[in-house]
Amino acid sequence: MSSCLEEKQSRIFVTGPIIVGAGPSGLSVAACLSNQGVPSVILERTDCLASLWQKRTYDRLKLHLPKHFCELPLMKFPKNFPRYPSKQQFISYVESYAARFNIKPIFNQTVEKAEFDVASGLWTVKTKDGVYSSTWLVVATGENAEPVIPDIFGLKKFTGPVVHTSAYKSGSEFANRKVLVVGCGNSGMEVCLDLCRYSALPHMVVRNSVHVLPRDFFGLSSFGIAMTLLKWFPLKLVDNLLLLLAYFSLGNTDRLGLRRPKTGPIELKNVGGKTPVLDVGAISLIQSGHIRVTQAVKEITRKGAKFVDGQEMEFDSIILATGYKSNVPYWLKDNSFFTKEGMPKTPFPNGWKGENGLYTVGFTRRGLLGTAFDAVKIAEDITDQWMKMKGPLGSCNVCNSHIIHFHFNKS
Ligand SMILES: Cc1cc2nc3c(=O)[nH]c(=O)nc-3n(C[C@H](O)[C@H](O)[C@H](O)COP(=O)(O)OP(=O)(O)OC[C@H]3O[C@@H](n4cnc5c(N)ncnc54)[C@H](O)[C@@H]3O)c2cc1C
Ligand SMILES: NC(=O)C1=CN([C@@H]2O[C@H](COP(=O)(O)OP(=O)(O)OC[C@H]3O[C@@H](n4cnc5c(N)ncnc54)[C@H](OP(=O)(O)O)[C@@H]3O)[C@@H](O)[C@H]2O)C=CC1
Ligand SMILES: O=C(O)C(=O)Cc1c[nH]c2ccccc12
Repeated sequence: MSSCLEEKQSRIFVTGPIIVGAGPSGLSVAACLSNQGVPSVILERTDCLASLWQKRTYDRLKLHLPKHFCELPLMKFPKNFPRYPSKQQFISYVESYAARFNIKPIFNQTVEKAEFDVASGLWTVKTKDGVYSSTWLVVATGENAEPVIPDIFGLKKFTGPVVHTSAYKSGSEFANRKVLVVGCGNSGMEVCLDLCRYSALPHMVVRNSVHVLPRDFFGLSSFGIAMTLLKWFPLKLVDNLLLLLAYFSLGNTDRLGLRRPKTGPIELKNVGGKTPVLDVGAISLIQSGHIRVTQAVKEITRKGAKFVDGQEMEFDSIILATGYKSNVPYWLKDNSFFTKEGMPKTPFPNGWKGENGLYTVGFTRRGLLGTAFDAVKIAEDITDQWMKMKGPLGSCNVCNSHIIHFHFNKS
């Protein structure tokens, strides 16, 4: 006989917005709302804040934009942090951020389904433990919610280990191993660099064109230089200046097998979302032959890979540095605001607001800078509605009466 508790399904009415995801984006919205006295509830699938950073990134990761471009709204990084904080420093910043704004997500709550109910005008959000309802739903599950595992012919036949970069911590297990790294974005490049530090032999697959820029140029960050120039000059000119700067710093990267796209680096990031590689040392290891660049893979074999140029090589392991995707289509039902890939259809800077109280934060393809932009807009918009609904007494700074539980027996 099942217990009384098991038969009960919890229905929870949230007077403020429901935010899905306790990464930097979800926390930023909650902080901006809290600052205006508006309560919110965050539902997070894992057991920690910023789970991408805590559980799915490698040990040597550092921010690759200077810290002031990665700040969340309302709180600066500590002064003693370096220009490029380490992953651990970023996590400690996020934890202090949540503590400062008294944000306490509900953990281990994967949102399985969310839909808008026209009759009640409410969003219903289902997790394994209950059904939450609210006037507002903020999607903050991120552009990097799930790893992309490509369907490469023969991959299942490979007898050695195959890992995605989201599960890679360090090269310590790969010493003297021949490793095929599929993908040449920032993850592919940095994993190859890390593998070299542990005396492994990385071969990096480059199937397409890629922009590589030096992270720094004469003590200034390339990204910072680009942002400053963009205040005065058109995008195409700034992109050309960046390419000139890359040529001075890294030489002709085409010769290394890294062909450049026809569109410039910032334009390509803005229109297609493809992030340029910000080099932190991989290029010099390619130049010295420590990292080998290969053509596209035709097929994976039991012991290695065949390439499109006809070469065949043996490998001990394969690392898939093939990127990430959104998971919104799996759980947000009947929604025309998102593409089938789970990205807002409306481009930046207007993709933060949908219909019927739907919001998205962190889907701008502009990193944490985009997150901060969205979060401020969303909080302003919801606060306006909150004030109108509640009147001048609506705001309460210490408000924990914003969740109303109902229990009913499953019929
Ligand atoms: C390796 C790496 C390095 C990066 N470095 C930088 C950088 O230096 N600078 C920069 O600006 N950007 C960087 N980025 C971009 C990155 O997207 C942001 O740093 C940031 O993590 C985005 O925050 P987010 O909250 O939007 O998404 P995430 O950090 O991915 O957080 C989303 C949260 O939602 C939760 N979630 C997902 N699905 C569900 C569900 N169904 N139910 C409940 N919870 C769910 C996840 O568990 C996660 O905690 C990097 C990305 C990667 C992968
Ligand atoms: N230090 C930092 O701050 C770091 C930041 N990041 C960020 O994290 C995000 C994700 O980066 P990343 O993980 O590198 O993902 P990306 O999406 O940037 O890159 C994925 C790479 O995998 C390649 N690829 C995908 N499928 C295949 C396939 N079937 N065969 C061969 N190649 C394939 C892509 O090639 P193609 O272009 O041809 O599709 C591309 O080179 C980015 O925004 C990045 O900037 C990542 C690491 C470090
Ligand atoms: O690291 C990332 O994923 C980012 O999205 C940060 C970022 C935002 N805009 C850029 C332009 C060039 C290089 C990195 C970024």
